[in-house]
Amino acid sequence: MDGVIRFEHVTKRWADGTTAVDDLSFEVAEGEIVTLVGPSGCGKTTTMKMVNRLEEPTDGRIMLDGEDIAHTDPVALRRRIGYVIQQVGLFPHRTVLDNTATVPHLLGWPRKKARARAAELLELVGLDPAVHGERYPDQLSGGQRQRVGVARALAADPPVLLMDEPFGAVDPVVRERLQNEFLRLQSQVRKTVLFVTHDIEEAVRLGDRIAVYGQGRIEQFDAPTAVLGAPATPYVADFVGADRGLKRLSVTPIERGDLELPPVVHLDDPLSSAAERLARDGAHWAVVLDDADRLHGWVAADAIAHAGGAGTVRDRARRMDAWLPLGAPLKQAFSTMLQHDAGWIAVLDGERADHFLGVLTPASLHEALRRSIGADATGSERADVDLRTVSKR
Ligand SMILES: Nc1ncnc2c1ncn2[C@@H]1O[C@H](COP(=O)(O)OP(=O)(O)OP(=O)(O)O)[C@@H](O)[C@H]1O
Repeated sequence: MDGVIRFEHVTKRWADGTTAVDDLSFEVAEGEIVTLVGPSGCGKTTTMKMVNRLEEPTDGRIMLDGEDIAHTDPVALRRRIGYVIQQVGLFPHRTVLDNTATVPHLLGWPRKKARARAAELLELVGLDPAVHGERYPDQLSGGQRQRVGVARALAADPPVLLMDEPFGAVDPVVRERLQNEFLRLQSQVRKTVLFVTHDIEEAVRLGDRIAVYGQGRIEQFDAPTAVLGAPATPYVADFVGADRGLKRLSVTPIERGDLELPPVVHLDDPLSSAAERLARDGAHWAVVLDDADRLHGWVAADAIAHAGGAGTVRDRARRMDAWLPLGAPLKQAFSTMLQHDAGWIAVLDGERADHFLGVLTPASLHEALRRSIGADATGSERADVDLRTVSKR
């Protein structure tokens, strides 16, 4: 349980009597990203600073790997915890490589080893040590400086990362890129991460679970799909926004059970057998694969009927080779359908990109969204619209 953080009834009151954090209890599991999200001044940063003992709780305790951190040496504690903040805090007169090697230096690593580690980390965050390593911080873009901040926090390989609005100071495009890079990085390094943001989009994108803060309290602590799909209180519903259904599209992955299985025919099949195949299923169209079982496109029942039984599927098939891997977000499926003006999108095995698994249609997409919040289990009503798959000609 390397890096498990547990808050047990933690309260923080300031000298003036105001309460920043009130009776907070939650846990961050090993290798998990928990995002703390809420409006300005609700106590997110204070929560985070208590983990590396920049602030001390007034009441309650915080456990790291089962040990009460109040009884640990703060300096030793901070070695186990990487810290990334918005004002990256790089030393302006040190090169990027030396900045990245700060903690290994402090830990007394030999210079060569510290620099080698720093170079490795710069590479990991997408900077070329040969190009950027000898530059000074003001010779980097804002996004590049944030990457150095992340690299520096990871230098001593701490099991825990605290990140306080680390991507807050860059423009939306760079921000999205940094978020993607961070997720890719996390899939490699698997840190236990507490991540503060006031941006709900960022919170749902990055968090395995999200803590939505009201004033000093957690209003809801749950997976992004649950927070968006079933907000626990009117406050949370208001905070996540009226477009939470749309936001949910980006955090719900396509699962095998979501897929529809239209008839499948091959390019070299005679049209007569394709017609039989469609008639058997009462289907209006079929997916067409080539002889190596790769996606080619589709063929419509009436196009086959027009051919009068002669020829092969190849003569009547239409190209539609856009596809998505299993596990891609529903939003991508929806957006691809729109982009191709199509009523369906093929889903292929992510591991073996040529293996056809099934299709998503607007109707199955809707079902997938309902599945993601267990809507059937909670018995919530559905608006029963019959969304027929549209085959464009
Ligand atoms: N050292 C301090 N002394 C007194 N009050 C403080 C101190 N630090 C923070 N506060 C107050 O505690 C409350 C919580 O602050 P905190 O920084 O945790 O909020 P936050 O949710 O991180 O906000 P933001 O998103 O604006 O950073 C605020 O009302 C703040 O003014």
